[in-house]
Amino acid sequence: MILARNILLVDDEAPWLRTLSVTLQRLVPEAIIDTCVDSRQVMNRLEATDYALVLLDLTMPYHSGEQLLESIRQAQPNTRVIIVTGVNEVETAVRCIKHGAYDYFIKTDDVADLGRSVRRALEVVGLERNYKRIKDSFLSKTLSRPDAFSHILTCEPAVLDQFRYLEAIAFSPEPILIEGESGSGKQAFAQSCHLLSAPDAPFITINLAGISARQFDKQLYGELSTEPGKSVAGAIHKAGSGIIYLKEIAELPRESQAKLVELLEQKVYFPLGSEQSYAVNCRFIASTQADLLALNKDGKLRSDLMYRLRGHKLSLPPLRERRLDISILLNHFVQQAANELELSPPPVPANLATQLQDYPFPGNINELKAMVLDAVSRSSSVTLNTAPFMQAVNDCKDVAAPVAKFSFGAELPTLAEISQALIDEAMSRSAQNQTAAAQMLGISQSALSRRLTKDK
Ligand SMILES: Nc1ncnc2c1ncn2[C@@H]1O[C@H](COP(=O)(O)OP(=O)(O)OP(=O)(O)O)[C@@H](O)[C@H]1O
Repeated sequence: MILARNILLVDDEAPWLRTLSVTLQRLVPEAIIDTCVDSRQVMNRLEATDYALVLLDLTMPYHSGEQLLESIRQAQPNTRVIIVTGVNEVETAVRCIKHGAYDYFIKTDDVADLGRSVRRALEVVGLERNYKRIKDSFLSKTLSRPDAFSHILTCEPAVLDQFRYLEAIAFSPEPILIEGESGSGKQAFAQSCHLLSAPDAPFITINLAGISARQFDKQLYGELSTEPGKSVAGAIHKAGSGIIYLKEIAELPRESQAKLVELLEQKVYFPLGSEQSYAVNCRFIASTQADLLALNKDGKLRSDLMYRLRGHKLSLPPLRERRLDISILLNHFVQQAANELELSPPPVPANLATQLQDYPFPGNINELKAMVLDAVSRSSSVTLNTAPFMQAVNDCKDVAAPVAKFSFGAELPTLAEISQALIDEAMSRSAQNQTAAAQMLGISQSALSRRLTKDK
């Protein structure tokens, strides 16, 4: 939940201001509350501090609440105003709402209702501010913090766009989802977000591949035990105001999904074995290789979790769609591998990147990195050993080549049955297009047509 915090309470009765301030602080503990007893100072106070919300009395000396409402809406249109007054008149209330008041309360109204309205107004202002920051940042063509991306090498426009988007949303309290094939750089982007938003706080990874609901709950929420030394601190506690990276979110057991949604919404959690709630201060980044929409359709992923996670979504293209990057990544990983192996970096053959242009890199950047490490470890200092690359390219060609093998059971089908099955398959694959089906079967369209008519 996004909450702007600063509230100004305006009323000429100092004791009432004190009471209201204490009550509101109890109802909305995150709020930062200031008070003002002199209506003449309100506009100056608003200029000096960025208030999200003003609670305004109507009957005051010097400037009436209605006059102030108009001035505030003109000068600070992003600040919301709630009227809290002793005047119980429907016409006044209607007039105030018409002139832009967010809500209207009588001092004798239930204070819990006022608390709820204040919270809603703060959320609205918070969402507006968040949206504006994201828009401004995304529209600007330059990065303000390029250093946060220095470990991600790329010259592909699609990836550079993701840098700007991540920079724009890095401070949003909503979770971030990073989609991409294995080894496409999801964790590297999560680390950039950490560098941008909370570099001094921890970054904790929880890998959800094959995890049970109980293991997940224990790792995330921790467990309180009455036995000494048996309590376990959870990742939320350890992360503080840092980041928790939920790797492979699609594998989260269904039993744990509803609880995670509640945590993301309420921003509180209960450690296992505890009735007491604790505040969540960290941010969540989730990654997935799987198609969440398809999992949702199959009933494996709750809709509320999916929509909650997809609020901010980055999609990383696979390496086969980032051909421009192959050459820089090759050189970078050669240098990195040589450092690791304490060798001097062997020169990369000029045509190697071109030879890899059609290779699909199913393991993406991880695969390229591993190939380079293998190649460097087999190289002399004169040139890079290209055998691991060529091996992968050739293996891929072998797999792609058609395999002309059929397997039959103990009893062979007749020639007529086989040819009928082939024709049916070709017609089905070509969506009943005779020309395309004939091409697949290696016969003329008229020959196919004759066979089809004969069958009727
Ligand atoms: N653009 C890049 N430039 C340099 N190194 C990169 C780049 N992208 C990723 N890497 C490196 O490639 C490796 C794989 O990246 P990463 O672990 O972020 O991928 P991933 O998508 O999270 O993988 P997986 O889904 O398998 O966990 C890491 O060592 C990472 O540092």
